[in-house]
Amino acid sequence: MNDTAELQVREEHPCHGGVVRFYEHTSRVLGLRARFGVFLPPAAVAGQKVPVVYALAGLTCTEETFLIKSAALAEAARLGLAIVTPDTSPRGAGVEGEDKDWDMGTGAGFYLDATQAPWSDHYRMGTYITQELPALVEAICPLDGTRRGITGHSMGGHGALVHALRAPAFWKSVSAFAPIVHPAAVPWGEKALTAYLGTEREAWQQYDAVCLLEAGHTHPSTILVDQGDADQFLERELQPWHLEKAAAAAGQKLTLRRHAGYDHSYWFVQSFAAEHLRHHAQVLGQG
Ligand SMILES: N[C@@H](CCC(=O)N[C@@H](CSC=O)C(=O)NCC(=O)O)C(=O)O
Repeated sequence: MNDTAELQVREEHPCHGGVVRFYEHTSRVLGLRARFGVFLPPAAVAGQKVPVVYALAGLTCTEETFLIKSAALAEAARLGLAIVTPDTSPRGAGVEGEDKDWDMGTGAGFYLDATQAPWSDHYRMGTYITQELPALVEAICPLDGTRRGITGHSMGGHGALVHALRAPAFWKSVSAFAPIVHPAAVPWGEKALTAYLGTEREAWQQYDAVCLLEAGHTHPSTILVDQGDADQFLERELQPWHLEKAAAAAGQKLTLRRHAGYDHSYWFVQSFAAEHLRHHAQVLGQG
């Protein structure tokens, strides 16, 4: 059920013949007010139902980051693709310490449903991005829910890989920029998953792309991943070789491209964002 109660359009801007909108609503899943962004291409503004790519941002980001910094909207307009951008965590949950570190809590929800108090009351970004947000935004905007893809950067790439592998019929296309592929094995993930999910590491596997592949989860389309080799988080937090190995063992089609000299920033993301949208458009049968 989508709930348009208390839905507010905070901003609206014409953009590349389409429109960018930032919304705020009362999320039943998060139990808080939540914000998200939408880019509608010209065809959608004209009333045509269009395919949609959900773009998940990384640590410290908001619903604005990808839309503003990916420089992808001209290509989205050309392809006739809508883009939806959730926030990266609940805000104002009142959890002690949630604003202390940038890699856990506010801006660091890891797109999962926390099971451990005090996080479990509001840190439910997994259900939010897979159920509540699609039901709402695909009811209020001309979006074709049968042609839905997911992408993301860093922690957002983790979210895109995990949720596409968990629900390949829901997310028809998937890509990622410098994703955290094996959070169960790297410091960022160990810190957040311990807090959100507890110390029983079996509970972490449902939110770890490498573990999901090792457990036999695959996606019918090719997963596109881009990674800079000058990425400051590459060795410690990202470790794409684990994804390469697990995908090969699982028979998962993966295009993993490494780029000399590129770092972790949105200057890297925007360098390859148009190609990612073309990848989604091809899989979704658009453009
Ligand atoms: N504040 C941190 C840097 C945090 C950072 O680099 N965040 C990345 C995502 S990291 C994994 O999800 C990001 O997307 N930042 C937003 C941006 O506009 O670049 C520090 O001080 O190192």
